[in-house]
Amino acid sequence: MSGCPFGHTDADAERPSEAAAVVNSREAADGGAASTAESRRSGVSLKGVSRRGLLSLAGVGGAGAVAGLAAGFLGHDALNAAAASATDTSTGEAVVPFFGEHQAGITTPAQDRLHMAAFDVTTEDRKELIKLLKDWTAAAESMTTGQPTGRTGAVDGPYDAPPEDTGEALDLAAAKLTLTFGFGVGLFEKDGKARFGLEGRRPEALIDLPHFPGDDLQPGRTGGDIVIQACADDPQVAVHAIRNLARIGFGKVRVRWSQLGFGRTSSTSRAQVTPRNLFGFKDGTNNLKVEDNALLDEHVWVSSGPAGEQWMTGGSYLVARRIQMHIEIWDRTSLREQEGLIGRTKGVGAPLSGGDEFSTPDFAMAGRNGDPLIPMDAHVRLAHPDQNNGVRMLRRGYNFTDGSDGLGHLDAGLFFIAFVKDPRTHYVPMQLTLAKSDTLSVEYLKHTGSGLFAVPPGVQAGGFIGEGLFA
Ligand SMILES: C=CC1=C(C)c2cc3[nH]c(cc4nc(cc5[nH]c(cc1n2)c(C)c5CCC(=O)O)C(CCC(=O)O)=C4C)c(C)c3C=C
Ligand SMILES: [Fe+2]
Repeated sequence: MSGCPFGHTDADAERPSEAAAVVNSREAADGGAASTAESRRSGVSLKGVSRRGLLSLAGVGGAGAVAGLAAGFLGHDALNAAAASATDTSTGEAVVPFFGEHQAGITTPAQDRLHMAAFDVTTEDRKELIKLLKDWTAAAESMTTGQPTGRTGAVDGPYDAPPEDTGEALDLAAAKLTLTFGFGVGLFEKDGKARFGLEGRRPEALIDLPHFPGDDLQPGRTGGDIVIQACADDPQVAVHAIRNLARIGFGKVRVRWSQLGFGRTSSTSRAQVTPRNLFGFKDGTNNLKVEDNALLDEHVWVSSGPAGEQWMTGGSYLVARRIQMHIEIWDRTSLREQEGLIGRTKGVGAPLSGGDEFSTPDFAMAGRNGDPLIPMDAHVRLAHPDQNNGVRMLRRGYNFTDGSDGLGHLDAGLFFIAFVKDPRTHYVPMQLTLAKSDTLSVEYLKHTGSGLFAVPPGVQAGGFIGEGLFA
């Protein structure tokens, strides 16, 4: 446990006034998210009416409607009414476009839920890998628009064959699903040998991450040749997406690890309210946001690189760290010490130097006893750009709880995700500093999983994920 080295002599006088601080209203933030999608997964396909659609029609128009449909009497209006009725319009209809200059799921306002999976590629056949990436592209485009995978989906295929979609998202809206793909070192080489004809194509920034002090990485939660990040406002939509991509990859890839997350721990847009992590602190206040175009170019998007790396232009690097938080110890730590460890107030999220949540921290400001109000080992001081050569990162993590650690504690924490232009400059030095000097990291955190992935640029209609790599 930390010995409370901060020496605040009169906490009440020196703490910023929580009452005076500006707190965003949740309604204001949510009100801007207009629903753009039409009814999805209606059960009424273009080719006809599915089994579930028929049941829905019975609900709308009664048995007569079903009989009428069966006799071919129902027009478009009736079909649309049935479709609207069959769709749950209560939540999460919005569709985030899959195609674009950059992959979705990076600057997309962080959704509520995560399912991330890393795969080992088991085939050694380049053509098979390309075919898989094409199949994944088609399925991703379908699912992100709220449609099932495959031509026949979950219930319209041959009765004696397994359905092309697993079906658990049939009645659910698109829920802002995004699918973001990245490539790990293992896709490029294995046991010192290049794979899939990708000699010379591994970007220099796709390093093997070094061991950091305090790392306790589990092999089953670390690495992977391909990662897929599914984010959505509905957990079942995110899980359905990963499950179907894994199903499509059967025989070519196998899941190495997967992680569920809830309660986003970052805001990535100024329209979003700042959420809280499992330590109860607002997380994401000083994050890079979608509105920060120039900063995103400087810190997140890969710009034109050396020959052989052009395929990464417009892409980014995804750092994933599964960080177990010792919440039982934290819960026995005083509020004063908690705030000192972070460097911000717990209620409002204001810097301990004063102001409101978005005030600039004054790291030089001292309290009555002459000590800095934001302690020298506070997390926000050590992670601030001023202490890190000016670098920023786009954080996009999620809370997790995965049952018990077997020793009577919750296995809970923060699944840290960050997108950076170059992990050598924008992640490794900061992680080293935190692992050595950040009392929060040293005493309350343990890194149990890790991954670094090259995230290619966005896909254009007719293209496929990472096609530049195979050109
Ligand atoms: C290597 C990078 C980082 C790791 C790992 C990390 C873990 C981690 N952070 C918190 C809680 C907070 N972090 C906050 C700010 C913050 N953290 C990082 C980087 C890492 N955090 C950065 C770059 C920043 C922003 C610093 C700045 O510019 O001011 C905050 C304050 C609110 C905010 O700005 O987001 C909190 C709270 C936990 C609990 C954690 C691991 C479990
Ligand atoms: Fe942090």
